[in-house]
Amino acid sequence: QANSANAIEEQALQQFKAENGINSNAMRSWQVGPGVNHCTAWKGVNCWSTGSVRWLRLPAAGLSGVMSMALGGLPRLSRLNLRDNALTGAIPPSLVVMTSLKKLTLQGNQLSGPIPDFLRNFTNLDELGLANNMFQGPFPTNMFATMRELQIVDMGNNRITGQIPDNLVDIPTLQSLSLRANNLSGPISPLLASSPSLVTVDLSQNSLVGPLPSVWTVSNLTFLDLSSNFLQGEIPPSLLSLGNLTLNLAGNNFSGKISQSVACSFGNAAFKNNPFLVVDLCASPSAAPALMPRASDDSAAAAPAPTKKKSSSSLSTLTIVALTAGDIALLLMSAAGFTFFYMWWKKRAKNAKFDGGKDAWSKEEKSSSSTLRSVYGKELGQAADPHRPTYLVAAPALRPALKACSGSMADPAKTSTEYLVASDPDAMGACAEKDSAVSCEEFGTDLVILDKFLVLEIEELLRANAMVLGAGTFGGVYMAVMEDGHMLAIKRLEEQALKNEHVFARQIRKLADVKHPNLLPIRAYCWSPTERLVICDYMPNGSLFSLLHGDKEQRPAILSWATRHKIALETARALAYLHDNDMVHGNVKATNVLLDDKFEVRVGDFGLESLLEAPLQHTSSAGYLAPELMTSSRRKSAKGDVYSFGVLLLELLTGLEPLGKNNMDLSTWVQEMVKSHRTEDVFDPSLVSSHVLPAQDVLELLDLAQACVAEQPNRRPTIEAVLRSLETIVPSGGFLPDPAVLPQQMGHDLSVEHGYDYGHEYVANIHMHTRGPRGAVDSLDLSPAHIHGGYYSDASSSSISPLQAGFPSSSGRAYD
Ligand SMILES: Nc1ncnc2c1ncn2[C@@H]1O[C@H](COP(=O)(O)OP(=O)(O)OP(=O)(O)O)[C@@H](O)[C@H]1O
Repeated sequence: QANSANAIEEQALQQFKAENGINSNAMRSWQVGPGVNHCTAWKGVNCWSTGSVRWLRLPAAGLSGVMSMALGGLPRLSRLNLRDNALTGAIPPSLVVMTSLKKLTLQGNQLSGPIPDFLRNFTNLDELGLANNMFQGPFPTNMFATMRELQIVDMGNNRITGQIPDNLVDIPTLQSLSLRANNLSGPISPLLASSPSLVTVDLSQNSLVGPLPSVWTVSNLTFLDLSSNFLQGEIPPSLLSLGNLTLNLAGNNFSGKISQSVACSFGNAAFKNNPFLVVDLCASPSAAPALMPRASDDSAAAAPAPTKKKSSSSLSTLTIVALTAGDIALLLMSAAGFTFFYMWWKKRAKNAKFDGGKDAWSKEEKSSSSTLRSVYGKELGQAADPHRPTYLVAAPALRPALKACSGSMADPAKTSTEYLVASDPDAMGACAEKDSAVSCEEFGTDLVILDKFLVLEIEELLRANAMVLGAGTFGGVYMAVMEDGHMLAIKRLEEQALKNEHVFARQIRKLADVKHPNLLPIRAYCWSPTERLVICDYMPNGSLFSLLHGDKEQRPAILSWATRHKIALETARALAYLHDNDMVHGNVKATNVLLDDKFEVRVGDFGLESLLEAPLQHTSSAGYLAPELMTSSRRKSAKGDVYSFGVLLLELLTGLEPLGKNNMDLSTWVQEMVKSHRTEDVFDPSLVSSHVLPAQDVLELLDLAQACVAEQPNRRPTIEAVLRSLETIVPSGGFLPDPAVLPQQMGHDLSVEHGYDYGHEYVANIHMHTRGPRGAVDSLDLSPAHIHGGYYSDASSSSISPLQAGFPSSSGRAYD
């Protein structure tokens, strides 16, 4: 019986192909013949252990024509994803039988007609994606009353009319709601303002009216876009006091006053184009997390009036449905920033070739440009040395890994659930108890999205261009460029990764829940019996390691003293957050300090050890490892992190790698230099020209670094204390003119009160306190005396700030 049911399903699929897949390259694998099993051989098809079709996923697969009624022949379907195709017509009524459906994603087609009434039968649905089509008319009455498990509703950019139903906004699991760019009217329900689950809400570009609900208690809301409506009245203080909210109320008829502090915290643009609203504009709006327009939209924030503008295109295949300020900024990487990155990237890639990349580059790669291009299937050499700057190398291993993860490469004789039985009978037992299809779906091999704002299918990853970034303790890392240009980093965990999917899922979800602006979030993962992949955003400015030790020519321009201080500060913030939450990083090092498009730090690789079968002896790399961890069996500790962080500080100050020639470690070398009064010689030569000496703040940082690398763990400060110190160190120009050269540069109108003997004669009323034989300046006061030569115009200055304002220029007019 099962066989004949499955044969019927196969016929339904063939019919679907005949009607919608004529132009689809993706469906070329849908061949019929003896021994060909549609469950394992047909792209986008995945079956239950019974042989019934479980998933049909063909996003951006070139489908066209009126959406086929034959799909109704797949009654056990759990996931139907046909987004970003060119399907027309209505959603076929035959789909009514798909009561096991959990995800229905049809965004980005040309589907039309009313939203079908039968959708209410899909009581297990957690994701409904109908955006960017031409659906029209109101929501069917009580449609959402039965869909109580919905988490994501994305129905933007249609022609839906009527009011937003209360039984949609009060779904207890609803996290992301987008109904933007429709013709919705009526007020915003108070239920929306009190939802405990909602994280992102986009109701922009509708015709919503009335005042906002007066009390806002949406504790998890991070994104609210109500721009370009006809909302009026005062903006409730409880809304404006929500922390962490990216807000857009532009293009409405709000009235009342917005204080400067509110304008600064949400950004002036959030309140634009409200003719009756008095906004005390923020003077430095750049500091405010103003909501920015999405890539494919007309800017609601910038819209001159609340006119309805439909976006002509949707975000392409990889769509971030709701965006944090950082995500948006990533999408909208400024042209200047991008150009800079591109030039730097090219330079970095070029440099990599000369700097030891010989083995990592194939002949073909060497002769080609460094343009990103698809290199799947070509064996183009091996992964780059992780301790070298990033190489652009082909990623031959990624595609099979992804395929294994998508289930289609799995042993056709076994379904993923059978693998699970073998690897984790308990988990399977729990699954079986709850019955069947839907509750067991989680255990299949597939990409699991952990970030609610990411919509990504494994097929898109399979199509992506990819490069090897390197290989570390846990396995290889690849960069994949999606069709819309978004870049992801995919870490392929090696064999020692957890064999039990259940445990793996639990651990990785824990890691994904650790969120801090300076930690690199895990966005998705993929587990299969043979592959475990961890997916994060690719950080376009690479790692601190490649910045510091890569292109030396670029280093001074990119890594100014102030930037180094900022990197140290942000890294300490990330570590302090981990320690505060009883976590230890265990692998603090420059390759794990990544920089996003705004040069903000995202520390990666935290907690990955918890995804391994057995703890590694130690993960920290040579040079960064605290002495007590080299010998003891203790794997990692907070004090060990502080030690590694101290090494990182030294690396920032000196520009040197943690392990030098003859295996001398950096901390020992610095200690020796300081002891032998050669402190000023430890600093990165690209910061220190021959005419400057380190300023007070630089020396303070050196002291701090040395405290962190104390031999005895109990003599090291806590990371919290390190952070406090870093916060009090205000980065100056970093380095002061060397008094030894002042006479030549500044004339003879200077004298030094405290004796320096450099063999030069000069005069200046400058108080200098010195360290070391060459007199690294510890503190420096200008007396009221004049200092000429164009350096100072303020004779009464008694502050050192003019000297700290920068390096002397060659023209001798650095300060005035
Ligand atoms: N999200 C990312 N964006 C950009 N580059 C990345 C990203 N993740 C890792 N990399 C780079 O890829 C390379 C390999 O990273 P990986 O974390 O595997 O190794 P590692 O940091 O050298 O060593 P370890 O595994 O011990 O941390 C490194 O150069 C790292 O900086």
